[in-house]
Amino acid sequence: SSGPGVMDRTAVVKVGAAASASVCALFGGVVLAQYIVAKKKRAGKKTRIIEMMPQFEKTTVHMRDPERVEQIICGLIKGGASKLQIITDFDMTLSKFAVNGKRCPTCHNIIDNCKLVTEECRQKLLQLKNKYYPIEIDPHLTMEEKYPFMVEWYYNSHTLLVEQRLEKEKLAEVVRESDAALRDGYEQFFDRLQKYNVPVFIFSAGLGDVLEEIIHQAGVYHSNIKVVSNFMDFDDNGVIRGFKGELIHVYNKHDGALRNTEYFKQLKEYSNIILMGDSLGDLSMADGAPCVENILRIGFLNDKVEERLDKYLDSYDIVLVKDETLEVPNAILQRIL
Ligand SMILES: Nc1ccn([C@@H]2O[C@H](COP(=O)(O)O)[C@@H](O)[C@H]2O)c(=O)n1
Ligand SMILES: [Mg+2]
Repeated sequence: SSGPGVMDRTAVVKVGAAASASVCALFGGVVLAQYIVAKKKRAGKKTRIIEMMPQFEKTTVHMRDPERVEQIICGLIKGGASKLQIITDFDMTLSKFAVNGKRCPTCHNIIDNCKLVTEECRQKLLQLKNKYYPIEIDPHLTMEEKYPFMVEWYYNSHTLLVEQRLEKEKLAEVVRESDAALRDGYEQFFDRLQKYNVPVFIFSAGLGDVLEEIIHQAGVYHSNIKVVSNFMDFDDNGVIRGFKGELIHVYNKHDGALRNTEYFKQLKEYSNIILMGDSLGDLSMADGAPCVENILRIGFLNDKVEERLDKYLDSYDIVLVKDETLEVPNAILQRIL
């Protein structure tokens, strides 16, 4: 009786061993498969463009959908220099928002605070800023709701500037004596774009004469740049008598873009766009471009960050929070050009 019993036990052991071997093999197979998939994934990731740019690891960089950003950047790289154009805002996008916690001036603020303006006028301009700037950045108001307030702000402040009888020939000195500052990395940014003949459209609701003087004094006003902004109109004696053309304010850049369709038409082959701004109003700066293959929107979020981040993430592909540099745009340009 011991024979068959032993046989049975042996058989059971054998079957058990075989079963556990196949479970082990199956388990091992699954683990191996998982390992291969994970490795492939990691290997795939390593070749991802974004991960090859250490600038994207900065805590200032935010993206709702990194995969989408990846795809857009791939499209921009594929198109290269011959398809690329830049459309950018100026104040608080190319220029700095703050240095060591101290606010930097907008083009308007450079005039507001200069010696050409009387103390009484300075106070009035400051009162206007204190009333309207909070409206400009209010996260609870729509752009349509803000629009009439912006018109009011610009109308009142420009009227005051005209009353001050500003002189054209004094503007260079005023800019030289100001705290105007372009974002770190601006030389690399402008010089690379010039080197590869990439058209740059600076679209600003600031003061064109001041803006041009800033980039001229910084040595980066190259021939590939076109500035569209509010330019002062001077009389024969070089004294301001008004402003040229239609007013551009923070929330009517759509109209300004369409007014410049001739410019964009000439550049219709340049169907890859990098758009940079600091306001939700800047998102319409490319509305005049007839053919858009790829557009990468980079937004600088400088103020009221917690309240506005969500909306900025919905609207801009990359949001740079309190980042006073052009490191991320420069890293992307380095890949494309
Ligand atoms: N009287 C004003 C009117 C506007 N501003 C600021 O100018 C900026 C607009 O210029 P962009 O280059 O950014 O289009 C915007 O930030 C306004 O706050 C001002 O300072 N004074
Ligand atoms: Mg701006």
